[in-house]
Amino acid sequence: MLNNAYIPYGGYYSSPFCKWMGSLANINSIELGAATSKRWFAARDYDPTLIDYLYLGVSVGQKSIFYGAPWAAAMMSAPQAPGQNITQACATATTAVFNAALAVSAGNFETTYCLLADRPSNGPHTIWPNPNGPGGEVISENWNMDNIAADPATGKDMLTTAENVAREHGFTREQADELTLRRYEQYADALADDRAFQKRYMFPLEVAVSRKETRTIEADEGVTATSAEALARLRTVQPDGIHTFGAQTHPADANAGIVVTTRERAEAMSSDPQMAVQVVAYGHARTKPAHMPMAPVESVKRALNQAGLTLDQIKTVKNHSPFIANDLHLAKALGLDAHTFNNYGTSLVYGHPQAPTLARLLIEAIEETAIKGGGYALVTGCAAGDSAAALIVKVG
Ligand SMILES: CC(=O)SCCNC(=O)CCNC(=O)[C@H](O)C(C)(C)COP(=O)(O)OP(=O)(O)OC[C@H]1O[C@@H](n2cnc3c(N)ncnc32)[C@H](O)[C@@H]1OP(=O)(O)O
Repeated sequence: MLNNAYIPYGGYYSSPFCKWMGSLANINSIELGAATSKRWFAARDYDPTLIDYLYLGVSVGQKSIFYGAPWAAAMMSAPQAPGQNITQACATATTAVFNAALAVSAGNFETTYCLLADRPSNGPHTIWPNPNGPGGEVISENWNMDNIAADPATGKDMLTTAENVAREHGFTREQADELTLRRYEQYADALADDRAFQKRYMFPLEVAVSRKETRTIEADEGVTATSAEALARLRTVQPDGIHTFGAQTHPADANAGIVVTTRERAEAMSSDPQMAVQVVAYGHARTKPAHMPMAPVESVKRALNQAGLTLDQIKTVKNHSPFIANDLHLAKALGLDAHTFNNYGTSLVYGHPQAPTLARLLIEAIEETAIKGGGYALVTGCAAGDSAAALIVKVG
């Protein structure tokens, strides 16, 4: 039961998302995440020794991940904090916040910290020993591309799961491009007035260029400028599909952090003590094989059921959109107007670093709901294995 788990208002950040193989491509994501969180704690005047427990969300192996959460805590000047790694593909952040909320509600810990830090760039190339292979031939695995290319349970790649959903529901190329363009317009709203919306939560990265020079990254990198004409010109990736490269996400590198604590501690850590953010409910579900973009619907129903809420009571909806079919399906299945959710952009536009993706969407949901004067916010997103997780928070 999630009866006493709160996120301090402002007790979170997301770094800019940087398109993969770019500015963050050569930096260990756990080290960069811990260093960024340490700077952010200092900027917020938070004492890292308050952290009782750290959840490290990371889906792509990094050097020394074996030491994961306690190592990250030590690098953040929180050497007292034990912790655990959470790896649930794109549902890593929702699952980390849920586990933190459970632990705080159960009274195990008072102040937990979810650090989501991932780097699809330069993912590991694993060699698995195979003494029975012909001539001792090894088994090898490229963590990113091999897993995007095939779910070991179904043999299907991720794009195929999206095209399966598009075909089953009769979604067209025109619908795909039209909604993709709308997502870019929504993202433009987050850039308006010198990025006023993003500046509510985005914390810059500092990246060492050399021993003597450090570069500050303030804003997302690698977002492709687009237009209706540019989208219409692109070829679909599969000949009979609806998704071009414009209608799907790109891998990105990033980190994000979210404090989950008691009501009393959240009030003390909040930048607006009137604005409570309560973690209310979580749902995790799976859909039929090779139809991943359909999974969020059942996860949403489970979260609503846990919360005792109906969809019309939700003020803000966010759906991780690796493919535009995800948003087309969520809208159709739940009777939502696809143009009115995912305001201020989504992973389709700003990229997908996996563990931090749903953290950023959750943070943006909290900020959007605060702008609307408070209410319930729902965040969902599909994940590898035809699964999805959803989280509901109450703002204000
Ligand atoms: C649970 C989950 O989340 S599942 C999701 C897992 N992730 C994925 O499946 C990722 C899917 N996407 C991909 O893997 C990547 O798109 C890749 C790796 C296949 C391709 O990446 P890249 O080669 O870097 O593609 P890139 O972003 O450059 O786009 C290809 C082309 O489309 C163009 N393009 C991309 N987006 C747009 C757009 N919105 N408007 C116009 N043109 C665009 C690019 O300009 C580029 O054109 P060019 O070849 O003339 O330079």
